Amino acid sequence: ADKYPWNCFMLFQQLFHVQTKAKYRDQDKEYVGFATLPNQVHRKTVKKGFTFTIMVAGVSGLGKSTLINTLFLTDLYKDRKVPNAQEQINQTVNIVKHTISIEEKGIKLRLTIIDTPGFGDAVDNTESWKPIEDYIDQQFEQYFRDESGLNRRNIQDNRVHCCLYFISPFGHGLRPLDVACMKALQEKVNIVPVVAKADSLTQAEVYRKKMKIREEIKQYGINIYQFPECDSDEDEDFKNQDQILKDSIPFAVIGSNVQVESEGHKFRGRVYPWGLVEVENPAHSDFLLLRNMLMRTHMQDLKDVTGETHYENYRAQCIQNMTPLTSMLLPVLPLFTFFFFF
Ligand SMILES: Nc1nc2c(ncn2[C@@H]2O[C@H](COP(=O)(O)OP(=O)(O)OP(=O)(O)O)[C@@H](O)[C@H]2O)c(=O)[nH]1
Repeated sequence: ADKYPWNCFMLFQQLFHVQTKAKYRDQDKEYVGFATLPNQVHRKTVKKGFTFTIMVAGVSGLGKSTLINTLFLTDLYKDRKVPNAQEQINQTVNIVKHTISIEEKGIKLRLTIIDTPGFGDAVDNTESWKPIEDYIDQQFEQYFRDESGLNRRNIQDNRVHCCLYFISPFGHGLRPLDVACMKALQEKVNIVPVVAKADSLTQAEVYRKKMKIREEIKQYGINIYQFPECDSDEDEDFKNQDQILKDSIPFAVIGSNVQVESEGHKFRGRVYPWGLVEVENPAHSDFLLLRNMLMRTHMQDLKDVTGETHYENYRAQCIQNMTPLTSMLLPVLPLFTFFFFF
């Protein structure tokens, strides 16, 4: 009698097993099995890990390093040496690269940040953006060489996927240097304009500044990163969020490396004699919108546009500039490299 419930359980288990087996046999007949492809792709890409490169550009002192620290919650710039006034007079654009590996819920991301301290500091700023342009081109060149090389399996993607372009909150819209720099970079990188130090502007001023900058971007024909159109079958909430994102360009941002405590609540903020500014408060700045856009919603699109538009343009230009003989040899270039070494 003691064994009775146990036997019942075994019987039930066997019955269940036979039924499940039959179910899967039937399913196997119906499906070829490629429906599991997304899972296979997912597993493979997760194993490989992801890479993303962001560049910050703009006039010195607009809070680029501070914002990057605030965005990625790490102090990347602890060892930075701030140049004195004399050094600043002769300063040219100095590109600094930082790479950090972040892991979140088992997903690995190799994040590279390219800082351009001192941009626009010199007395003569003619073509002061040239080193930035050259840097982006060098990454394309490296990728192009790796693609045409023998070992194409482990190419490291160092191409710049996004450039946060910092605009001063103090001027009347875009400065000529901003226009020239953005025009020089527009065909090479996804430009995302941001109004820096938005805490120095009132709400109405932020609104007016955004409108003015948007008008000027149109007027000067600057190609900034365009958010993809929403699919028509997306729900209303998603569409509203997407519209808010599009209307927020240029993002008005505030950065801070300081943790502030108020009424038992800790947050990243700035303390002023007249009050507190909360970086992550949507009423104070567009910081959260920008972070979500970069990290949650548009990272893959930024990478796709880089690969499919900017890099393809560069590649097409390279092939056009080659002599007919070199371009004919391009597909067999890996073989030549092989015979050269062995
Ligand atoms: N009011 C205000 N000040 C800020 C903000 N972000 C940074 N700052 C301050 O601005 C100063 C310059 O900040 P950085 O982050 O060094 O500026 P940067 O653009 O990286 O400067 P360079 O490296 O010289 O190009 C620092 O004193 C920051 O504390 C902000 O959002 N609002």
